[in-house]
Amino acid sequence: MLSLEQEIGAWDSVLLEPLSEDIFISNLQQRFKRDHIYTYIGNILISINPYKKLVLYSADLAATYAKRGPFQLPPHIYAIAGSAYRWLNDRNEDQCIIITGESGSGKTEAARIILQFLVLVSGNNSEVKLTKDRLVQANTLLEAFGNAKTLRNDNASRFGKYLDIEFDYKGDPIGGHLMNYLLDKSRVTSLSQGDRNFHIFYQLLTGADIHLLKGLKLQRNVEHYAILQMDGHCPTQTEEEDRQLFLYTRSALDVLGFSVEEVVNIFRIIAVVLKLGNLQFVPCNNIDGTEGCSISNDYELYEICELLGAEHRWLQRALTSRHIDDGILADLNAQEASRTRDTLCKTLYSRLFTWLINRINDIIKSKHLGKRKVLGVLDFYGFEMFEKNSFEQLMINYCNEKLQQFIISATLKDEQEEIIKEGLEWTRIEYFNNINICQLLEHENHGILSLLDEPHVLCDQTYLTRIEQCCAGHSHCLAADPTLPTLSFQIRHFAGPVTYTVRGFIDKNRDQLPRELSRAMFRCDHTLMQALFPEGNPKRCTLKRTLSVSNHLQVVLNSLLKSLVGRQSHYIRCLKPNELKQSRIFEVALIQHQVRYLGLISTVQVWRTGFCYRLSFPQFLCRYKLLCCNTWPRWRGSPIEGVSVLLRSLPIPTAEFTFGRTKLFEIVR
Ligand SMILES: Nc1ncnc2c1ncn2[C@@H]1O[C@H](COP(=O)(O)OP(=O)(O)OP(=O)(O)O)[C@@H](O)[C@H]1O
Repeated sequence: MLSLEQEIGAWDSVLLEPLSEDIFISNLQQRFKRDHIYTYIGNILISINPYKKLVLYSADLAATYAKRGPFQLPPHIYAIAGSAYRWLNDRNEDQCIIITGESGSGKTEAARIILQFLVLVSGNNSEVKLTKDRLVQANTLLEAFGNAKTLRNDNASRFGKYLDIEFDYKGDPIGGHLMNYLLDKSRVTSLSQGDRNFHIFYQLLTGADIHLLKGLKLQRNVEHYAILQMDGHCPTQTEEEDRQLFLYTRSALDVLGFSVEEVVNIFRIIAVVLKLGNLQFVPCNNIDGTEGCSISNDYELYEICELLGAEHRWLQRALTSRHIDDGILADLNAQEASRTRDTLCKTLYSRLFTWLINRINDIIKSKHLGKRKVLGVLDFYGFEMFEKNSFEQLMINYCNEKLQQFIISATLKDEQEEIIKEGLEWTRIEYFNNINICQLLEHENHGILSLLDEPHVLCDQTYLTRIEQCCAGHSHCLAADPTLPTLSFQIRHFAGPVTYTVRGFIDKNRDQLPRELSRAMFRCDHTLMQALFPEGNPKRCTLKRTLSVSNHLQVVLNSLLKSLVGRQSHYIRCLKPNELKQSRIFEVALIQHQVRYLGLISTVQVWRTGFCYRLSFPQFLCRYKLLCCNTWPRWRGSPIEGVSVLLRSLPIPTAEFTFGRTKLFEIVR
């Protein structure tokens, strides 16, 4: 693998001559056919999902890549991780690795390999080893609770993840911090064709021993649970796999130090979600002639109450009635009660997930007081475009637009602007900038996301009308158009047009749990409930307004991206070779689509004509002054003169570098 002779095509697309989209793709294809899934564009790594296990990852190889510079060995994800790790240690600068790509393109696997690399190349004393074990096991736990099988990917992450790993001065991991974004909680109660619910449900039902199942009042039969069925059909992975994965999840909980009580409490909530999903409401007439409903399988509710330590009448009332005005209680009809039940299932699950992340953060938090350096890995779920797209897709695609904008700025826009600012000769390279789409979405007054929070926008139809009024003329928005399905608008995203149906947008954005349910949950005798439903505390001041989902997402995402600006970033662009999850098929059209919307050819062009390395004159001098007796130990003139003197004394051809106004640039070839 490390033999250069065996390398196929060009390692680095920057070296392709001549450059065209066809040649770029054919180079990727040639390499992919021989299992060379990694190729560079300068310092950006392209990774194509091989859909099979390759012998590309080992402790020896990690050690080799850790010691050598990125271009001394064939392209590899270890090289990117190694660069980030070296910069972190040698330059004492915080780093981040940003992994992007469509669902199933290999992002989560890439993040896992990076973590594995850092585990392999860092120290091994008992404390460091424990930290590393915990970081790895945190991943296992997140996959169990946050991943699910979808049509595109058997282990799709259904949340966005950013992991900051903290290192001490020796380069050993001392802790970490996880941020999660947008858990796809709608999946808890509604599954698309071919999809499964979150892995943990199946793992628990197939893997738990009989005593645990009995204690949780569950049956070992996935088909018994409504939320695991899609149109009556229950898609199953192999039972053996789920059983095995349950053992890993259990062991991860142990390694992370969850107490026995905590573990039981977690599983109780999972059991409650499964059983709540089975509750059936049947219509009945009240004495006053209004329509109400009752629960036909009340025994399930009794068992749920036992698991939660809840009073039956409280929970039953919370599920079947609603306060409409102070003191007036109205009965819900069967349909409304079913919706309330689903809301409770989703909220319970997503709050449990957030609680888990917070608990993991407590556990992996660094206890060291000294200075620390940070290496972050961002693995966000990819752009989504389905037959039917709803609020969740809009949120996910908004995040993808923002990430694309971040990467464009760093690799195409800022790069070119810096060269021009430095007074170097440059012919502008055109690229598609998605800034207009970001503005269409988040414009303060009439952005598609801002309109969701307008005070008078109280229903989905009004929301659509506002989009039609404010955004219909935008070049990336199609609204009030006869070709669109009812209640729909379209956004032309950087990765393609997506038609969204606004049904349910307003409720999903508000994401409010009926007060009765919060109160009923808060009153439970289950230790976690008060932490999960603090707003149910009758003593709590209710004046504080919570942010809507879209508003909250904008705040946290912008703050994350802002914090990444100050870091040295490394990019991994994951590509999917086919939709069939086949290891041999390289669908040129599919790759071409990804290459185009990611702007990869423009990126190669910028790298080809641009500069691979640069340092400000003072930085260059500081780093290399010891190589020349005229600059060592101190240069007293101007930094630019010092750099000239230093370079003249070294055997470097003058054609290999050029002087900007404030920096020295190394020329690519
Ligand atoms: N480097 C790799 N080597 C072997 N198999 C891989 C590799 N990368 C991905 N795969 C396979 O492809 C599957 C999908 O990859 P992964 O889950 O990482 O995709 P993803 O981009 O994170 O998708 P999503 O956004 O849906 O979570 C993996 O479960 C694994 O089987």
